[in-house]
Amino acid sequence: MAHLAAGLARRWCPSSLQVVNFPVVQLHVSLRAMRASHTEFENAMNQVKLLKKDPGNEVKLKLYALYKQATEGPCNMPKPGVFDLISKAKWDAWNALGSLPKETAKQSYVDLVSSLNSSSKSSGQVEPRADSKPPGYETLVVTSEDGITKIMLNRPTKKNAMNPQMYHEIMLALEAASKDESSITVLTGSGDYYSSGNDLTNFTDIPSGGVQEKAKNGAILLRDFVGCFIDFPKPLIAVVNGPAVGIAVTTLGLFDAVYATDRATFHTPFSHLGQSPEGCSSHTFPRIMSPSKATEMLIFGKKLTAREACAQGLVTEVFPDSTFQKEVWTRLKAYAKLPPNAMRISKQVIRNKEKEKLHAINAEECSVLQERWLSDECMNAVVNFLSRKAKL
Ligand SMILES: CCCCC/C=C/CC(=O)SCCNC(=O)CCNC(=O)[C@H](O)C(C)(C)COP(=O)(O)OP(=O)(O)OC[C@H]1O[C@@H](n2cnc3c(N)ncnc32)[C@H](O)[C@@H]1OP(=O)(O)O
Repeated sequence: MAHLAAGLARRWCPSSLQVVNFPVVQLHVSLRAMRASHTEFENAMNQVKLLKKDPGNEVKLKLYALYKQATEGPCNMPKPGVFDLISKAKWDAWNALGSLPKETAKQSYVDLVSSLNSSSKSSGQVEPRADSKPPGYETLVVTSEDGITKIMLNRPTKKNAMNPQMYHEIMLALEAASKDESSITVLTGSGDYYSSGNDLTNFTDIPSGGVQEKAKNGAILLRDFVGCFIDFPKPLIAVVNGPAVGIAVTTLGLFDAVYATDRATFHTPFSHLGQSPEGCSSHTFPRIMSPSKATEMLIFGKKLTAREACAQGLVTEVFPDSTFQKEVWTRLKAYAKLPPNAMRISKQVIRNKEKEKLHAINAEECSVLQERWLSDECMNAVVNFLSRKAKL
């Protein structure tokens, strides 16, 4: 590998990028805005040349791939031979971005360089005070005991529908769980639902920038939200305590295990809502359950029982509702006693090979949804839902 690293250092970057020295950093590239100006992109390219330390091969490959995607679009090079390791590593990184739009790649590049700059500045950052108060949550109940951090969605009167505050709080809670003393993390719901998915009233508060700005901000939030599940480093378990709808179902494909009560159902009514798949389900569902079964769920909106979802591989195991909580938590407490580093590293071995691809798929799904949210089909479906009780 040493020759690979050296070769990569010599040849990984295109003419406009210079090799510099930085420690390898794990980066979560979250987008603040979908479009970076050409000036921002050029500035970022210049900033790379001024970086003080080598960012490591993984980050350099990511910069290379994003640069090529932003300037040339999808990978257009013939696949190198297996023995040309450097070119193959570069080709793989670029090809993994698929059909990621140039503009998105440009923005991701700018964000990545910005993260490199801020991490190099904050290398001397003071750790938060040990007694600093953990963040308070309004839409969640987060507890940590027996080696398990439990994140419970807590809007039971709204079937745990996810509003913007809940999306942000789940991201905060996952970030905190990734760094706390627990060895596994669990997501579950309070009340009789796991979650009824996206809160459809999210579509009602239109900002001054109009529906286009609303859709753009929603796509950015969704991309960051799903990105947290893709990058989560510890075993992540869903305890599906009741019916699940929409994004609460699609993100299950990014969990490491899914345990459900036999009362649970799994429904993704995207076509009914004029929308399209998210949570990387356009990739994970066909892979988990077969393309035709994925079509029945994601396109035709077929609702699955817990046992059907288990038979199709989306659910790991189903338990009788009467003994569900007792059985599942007994098992999870036993799992949580296993060596945490071995579990975390094993998850990386299993998941890391797909991470870049999943981020590219997430970006593509969000880009399509951003357009879907502006469609009449979606608006009509939301209006129908919100006015359904008025019609009773
Ligand atoms: C940043 C943006 C990211 C966007 C990501 C995109 C994701 C895609 C999706 O998630 S699509 C799925 C969206 N969800 C739905 O379509 C479900 C809508 N809800 C329902 O169909 C029903 O409420 C139900 C089947 C979940 C439950 O029906 P039931 O009759 O048992 O209960 P009520 O309808 O009376 O619900 C109780 C109250 O909860 C409110 N509510 C339930 N779900 C939602 C929701 N998803 N959004 C908003 N509000 C919801 C419901 O309105 C009731 O409120 P009320 O008591 O004030 O009337």
